[in-house]
Amino acid sequence: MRHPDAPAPGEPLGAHYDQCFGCGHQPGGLGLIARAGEDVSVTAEFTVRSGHQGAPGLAHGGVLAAALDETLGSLNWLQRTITVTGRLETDFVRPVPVGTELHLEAQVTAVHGRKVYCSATGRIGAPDGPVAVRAQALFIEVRVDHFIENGRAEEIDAALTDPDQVKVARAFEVNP
Ligand SMILES: CCCCCCCCCCCC(=O)SCCNC(=O)CCNC(=O)[C@H](O)C(C)(C)COP(=O)(O)OP(=O)(O)OC[C@H]1O[C@@H](n2cnc3c(N)ncnc32)[C@H](O)[C@@H]1OP(=O)(O)O
Repeated sequence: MRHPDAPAPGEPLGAHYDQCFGCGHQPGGLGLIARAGEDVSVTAEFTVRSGHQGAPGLAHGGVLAAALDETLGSLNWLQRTITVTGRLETDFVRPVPVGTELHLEAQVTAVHGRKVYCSATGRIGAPDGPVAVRAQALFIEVRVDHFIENGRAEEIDAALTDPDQVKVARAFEVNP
């Protein structure tokens, strides 16, 4: 369900973690930019670069799956919960050339307790362009302790002392 304090439709969501491969500022990352949509949905874009290749001139399937995963993960901002990917099923419908701007959209389809069912689509070149990839996913709600208990100490310590990161955690979790 859309949280009453969720970002308004069209509002950029920013990075949930500056070093995230998907939405952070990693030199080799996706640099994916997501925005809030209507209800519990998001839109996102990312441009396939040469470092994202699998076959010559084409995006690697794992990179495209990562873009879908990141877009689906952005739904956290609208629910104000922290969820992580439990299951991600991907259809690769057509090849995606380097230089393509991939337009993604994702939405929550059902919630049962901690389980959040969601789906995503990536289209070539425009929001109504040809479908290149699709995903059905199950995300599972976790507490912030999931990261504190499992993450490498140096990154966790840095995140816990970064006021911007603490602010992001609060935007995801009502009672961190
Ligand atoms: C600070 C801001 C940071 C914010 C950070 C946000 C990050 C977003 C980044 C993008 C998304 C990612 O890549 S996240 C990173 C990739 N994902 C991960 O690393 C997750 C690794 N997996 C895990 O840690 C764990 O397996 C969990 C947390 C997913 C689930 O473990 P658990 O908490 O012990 O829960 P568990 O009882 O096993 O499962 C709960 C319910 O879900 C079902 N379930 C669990 N896994 C599956 C599955 N694969 N397929 C079907 N169903 C499943 C169970 O049957 C159960 O159903 P029932 O019996 O209740 O019916």
